[in-house]
Amino acid sequence: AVRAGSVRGSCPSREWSLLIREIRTGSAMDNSPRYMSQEEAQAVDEELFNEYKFSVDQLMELAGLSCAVAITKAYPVSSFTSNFPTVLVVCGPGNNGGDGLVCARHLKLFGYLPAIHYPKRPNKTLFDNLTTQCQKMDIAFLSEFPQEPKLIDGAYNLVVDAIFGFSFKGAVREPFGNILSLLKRITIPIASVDIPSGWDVEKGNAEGIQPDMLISLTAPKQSAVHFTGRYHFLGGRFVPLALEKKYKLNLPPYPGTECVQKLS
Ligand SMILES: NC(=O)C1=CN([C@@H]2O[C@H](COP(=O)(O)OP(=O)(O)OC[C@H]3O[C@@H](n4cnc5c(N)ncnc54)[C@H](OP(=O)(O)O)[C@@H]3O)[C@@H](O)[C@H]2O)[C@@H](O)CC1
Ligand SMILES: [K+]
Repeated sequence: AVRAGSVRGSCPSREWSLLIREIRTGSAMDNSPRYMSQEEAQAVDEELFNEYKFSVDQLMELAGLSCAVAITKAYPVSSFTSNFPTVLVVCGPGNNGGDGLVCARHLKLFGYLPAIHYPKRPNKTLFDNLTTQCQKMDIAFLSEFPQEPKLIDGAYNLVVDAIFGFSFKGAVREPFGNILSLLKRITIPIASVDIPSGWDVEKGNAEGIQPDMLISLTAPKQSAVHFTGRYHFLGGRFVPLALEKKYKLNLPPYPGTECVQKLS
């Protein structure tokens, strides 16, 4: 954000008050996106589907691809020390989990060796189809979650956290409590899809997992201010300009034809 004091000297008074208003409304002229509340994230979600008539499949495909591209930029296969570029993708019971299935499929096409743990599945055609697509590409599904952190560290180079997104609420229900407590004890990096799972969407969670990467989809949520990892990417390049303006998302322009951009 532009520090108020920094422009006083060079700014005629009218523009000065405009700038203050812009900073207050979060539509500051600088290039950092505004961080959304949980309510706004759900409202944008609704509007994309109900007003703009996007289908869940369409946005999930773009979101999952964004995640796979961001991961490939931050953790190229060549950066892995082990012989096999294995990645463990943990999928939750909602659309965040769906993003994880799409991400796993694209990572496979990008030359990684993903394995998926998908303990709770919605009884919906979309998720059955996403699962079949992965199975048909020889992506392994782990029926049990490894109960030893060092087993995860030894078998994988990266964990993709696609457990919960912006609809997470309240105390974590099993089997995700067990999974998140194990993820807190591994040493390999975690890349979180949209929200670090187990974090309050707005307040974060100092006791929760601390991912090395966060891919914020559509726009960052308020909990992202508590993210301290090395890579914060923005993905989900599908927001119509009118919607961006309505919610004052102030999204930085994506470079060229990129589907992601690094925020920090
Ligand atoms: N909108 C967009 O632009 C796009 C959105 N996209 C993606 O969708 C995500 C939002 O998806 P979402 O709404 O399905 O919710 P999500 O966060 O996956 O979790 C809901 C599930 O978790 C469960 N659950 C909740 N709390 C729990 C707890 N404490 N303990 C245990 N379980 C708990 C809850 O169960 P329930 O409470 O219903 O029993 C429900 O099954 C968003 O973050 C982004 O990744 C992209 O695909 C495309 C573009
Ligand atoms: K997540």
